[in-house]
Amino acid sequence: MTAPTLLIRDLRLSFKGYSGLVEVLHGISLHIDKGERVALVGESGSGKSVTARIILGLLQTMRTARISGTVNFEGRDLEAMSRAERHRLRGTKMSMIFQDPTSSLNPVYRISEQFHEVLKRMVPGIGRAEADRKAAAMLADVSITEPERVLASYPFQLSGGMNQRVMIAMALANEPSLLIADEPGTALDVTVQAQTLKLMRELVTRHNTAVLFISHNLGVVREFADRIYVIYKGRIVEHGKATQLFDNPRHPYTRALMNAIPRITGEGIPKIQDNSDEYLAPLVVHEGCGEPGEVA
Ligand SMILES: Nc1ncnc2c1ncn2[C@@H]1O[C@H](COP(=O)(O)OP(=O)(O)OP(=O)(O)O)[C@@H](O)[C@H]1O
Repeated sequence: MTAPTLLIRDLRLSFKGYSGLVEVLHGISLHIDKGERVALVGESGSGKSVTARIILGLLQTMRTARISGTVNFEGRDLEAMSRAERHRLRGTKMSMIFQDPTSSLNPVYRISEQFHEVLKRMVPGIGRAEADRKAAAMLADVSITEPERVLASYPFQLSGGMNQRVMIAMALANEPSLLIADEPGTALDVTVQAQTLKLMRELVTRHNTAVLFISHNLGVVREFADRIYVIYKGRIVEHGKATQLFDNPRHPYTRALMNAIPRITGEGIPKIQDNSDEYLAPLVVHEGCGEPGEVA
């Protein structure tokens, strides 16, 4: 049996502050199989980004962070890797797309220079001409019709939607086995966001890339994810296939999130009432999915 692309077991995180330790993750478990699209959905502050930063090996070096539990990437324990090894994984076998493409790209470098930096991580000696050829092919892959013009541009010369396509092309340039997408496109208007997600779905399917898709909006992940983990205050509260979760949301917090999916009514986004007693109800696992982190 091949190891899952990502396997997290009992991940706990606290931050050391003036008034002692503040617990942020209370034993998160999840797994993502090769080529699978998995969403982690919860409100702001629930622990989605810190989970992503631990997977990327970015929190391990923070002095105030206390981390326990295991994170295995393609069968290897991240903890057993050196800092240099974890650094090498980022941008090669693991990559990330952020919410706001314009601020994630470096404003003072042309797109071609930024591509060159990314491609050098996989092929250290790659020259500019070869990198430009590869980058142009990647840009064509994300339906950019004038790759040469885009390569010669600075991010501020491109639209938000175009920058997002560039980010996706860059994130997939080294054929990573895991892509972490943190609310991609939230900073864009809804039509561009929908187009971006459709494009991303097509690409990861074609490249068989596993995805951890992070969002606060269940509506956005509906079309994208195969499986969903719902997270509330650092705990997974429901785990199921996307269809199961949408057809039959069983945890009170998932139902509250469902009711908060923005609708075009002109009334804005409904607020989730803070109802911790109810929302801390036991974990719900849908049929055939296993406990979070349990590989079938
Ligand atoms: N460096 C840090 N020091 C102390 N607390 C932190 C730090 N980073 C995050 N936290 C806390 O950890 C909790 C989880 O934060 P996290 O950023 O993962 O939330 P999130 O679910 O990604 O929310 P958002 O959707 O707003 O990004 C929050 O309470 C946050 O304040």
